[in-house]
Amino acid sequence: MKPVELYILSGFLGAGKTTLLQNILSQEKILKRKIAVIMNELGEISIDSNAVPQETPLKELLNGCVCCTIQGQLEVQLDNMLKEYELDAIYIETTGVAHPIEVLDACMSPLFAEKLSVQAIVTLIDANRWQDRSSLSIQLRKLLLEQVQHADILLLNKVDRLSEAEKATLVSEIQALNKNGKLLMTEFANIPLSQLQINNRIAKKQHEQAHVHDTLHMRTIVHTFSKRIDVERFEQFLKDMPDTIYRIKGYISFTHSQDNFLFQYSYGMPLYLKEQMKMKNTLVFIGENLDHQKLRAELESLEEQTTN
Ligand SMILES: Nc1nc2c(ncn2[C@@H]2O[C@H](COP(=O)(O)OP(=O)(O)OP(=O)(O)O)[C@@H](O)[C@H]2O)c(=O)[nH]1
Repeated sequence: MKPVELYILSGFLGAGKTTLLQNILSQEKILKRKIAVIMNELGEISIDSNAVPQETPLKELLNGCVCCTIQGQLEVQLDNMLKEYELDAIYIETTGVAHPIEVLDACMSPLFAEKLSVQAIVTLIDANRWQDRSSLSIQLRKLLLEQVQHADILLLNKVDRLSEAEKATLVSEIQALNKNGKLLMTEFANIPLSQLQINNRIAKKQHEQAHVHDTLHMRTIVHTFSKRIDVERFEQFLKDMPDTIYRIKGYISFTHSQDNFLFQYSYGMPLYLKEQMKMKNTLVFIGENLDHQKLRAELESLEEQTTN
């Protein structure tokens, strides 16, 4: 079955995420695609849920940020949605203080990562907020930069309030921080849906399928081993792999043991925990500028080098 497209809508508080979501949903309705939405809000009460039409499946994750305190809830809700509905796409509206990579991480559970196809991290930038960023605390400024740096698509929003000269300055500042991202200027986050679908345009050409993920800045690769792996070779693979792989998680089993392990790797630190349940040996990799084909070939060669 075709994987469900996943879009992460990121951007600082008030940047225009809900406005963008409304624009997207009205365009998706015309295309008659089956869409679901996950909305995350920091507070106890959902303010923006009225923006989603009643017929669209909506899960609200309140009272915390999916990138940290309520990561597990996002996993559960995504899993439920994938089981409950036959969808074309899921849009996640993050809180204004979410780190896009952490949200991506929270979405990519090894239990269902193969059923999802991450299409884009879309970051909205509030033009005035960007101009005033020096008034923010260091932490918030860092967050604002991260939201820009890790986006596949950057929408410089609220440009109705800018002069032509200001627009030019902001565009060059943002492009300097994220050279690969596609930058568009918007008013009320108004863009044609086709501008968000980076992968679809390429996926149409079947022979270019292998390169689909190459257009994404932050990439995820899902690999399922068909057999047990030699632990020493796996550890050597971890040592040799590029340091742009930030995160690996999933399940793995080794030739030296009958056990199945939950494997976590985060910024250089591997962790193995015995898993009681029998799980499929699927690992999810999250990293930047990864050579998809090379990584895949290395993982396959780990299997070839294993004798049982
Ligand atoms: N002038 C102007 N206002 C805009 C534009 N885009 C959005 N707004 C307004 O900005 C306010 C915030 O927009 P939202 O879409 O709610 O922003 P958000 O990112 O979802 O906000 P949070 O959920 O609080 O993080 C609303 O009043 C919008 O109408 C724009 O391009 N120009």
